[in-house]
Amino acid sequence: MALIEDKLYKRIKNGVGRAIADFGLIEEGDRIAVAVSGGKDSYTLLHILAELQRRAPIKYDLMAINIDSGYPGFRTDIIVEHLRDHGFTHHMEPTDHYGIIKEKRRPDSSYCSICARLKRGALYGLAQRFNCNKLALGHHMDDFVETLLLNQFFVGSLKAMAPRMLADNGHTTVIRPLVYVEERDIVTFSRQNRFPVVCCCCPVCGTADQQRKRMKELLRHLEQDIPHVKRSLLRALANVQPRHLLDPLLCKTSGASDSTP
Ligand SMILES: Nc1ncnc2c1ncn2[C@@H]1O[C@H](COP(=O)(O)OP(=O)(O)OP(=O)(O)O)[C@@H](O)[C@H]1O
Repeated sequence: MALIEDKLYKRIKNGVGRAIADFGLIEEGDRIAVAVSGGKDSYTLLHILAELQRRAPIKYDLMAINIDSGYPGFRTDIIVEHLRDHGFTHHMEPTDHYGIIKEKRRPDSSYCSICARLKRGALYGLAQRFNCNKLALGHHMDDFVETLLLNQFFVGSLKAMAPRMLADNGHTTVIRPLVYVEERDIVTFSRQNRFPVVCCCCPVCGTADQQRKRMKELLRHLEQDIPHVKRSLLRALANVQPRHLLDPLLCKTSGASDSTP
């Protein structure tokens, strides 16, 4: 079952290739655990990394890893069938995150943030267990830009996500090779290739993260007037002018003296 190799495929593949080159995401001898949730983003990531692997001048290994958080109805069997059909080495990890969240969550704490924290810890653990030095996540351009806006609007901080970052465990390098790929391209690519997308089946699925939905909506509106707004926001993250910011630490190191707009 080969991927449909059209213009869209080439655009996604080139975007991933560019990110790998710009941020040094993949190196000779890497063992990369690709975190596959059963969603469109991580299926796309896995398939594109496998395509690049076939043509790359360097050698690296890939394996798909999945965390089953234990939400009733989560169809790991569908994901496994797809991974098997395409010949991917894989491991599905059953956990009782659902039980832990039910027991430990305080009424005022966010369901998604606890779930994500447990999942992230389990993914790092699995990457180490399978001797993988890198963990690839399926965050794409929209995730980066929305996170940038969320942090500015609701946290008061100028930050997004790192395309490459050493995790707190000191062993695993997290990489995000879809940083230059737009979500709308992934949606179409995933449909074209009939990736068997499964729901995570958590109790708040589809209703959570209203603030992120607002950022998506805002960007959609802005795009009508400024078609390249997302690309421009992403470029801004790679073009920081410390002398024109207000962070006292940056002001000291950049020698800024004039704060007039
Ligand atoms: N249960 C899981 N098992 C393995 N990896 C996961 C799991 N949940 C999330 N991930 C990884 O974390 C990334 C971001 O997760 P998030 O929950 O934001 O999903 P998403 O943006 O809907 O992506 P996807 O379409 O891949 O589900 C995913 O793309 C995937 O790489």
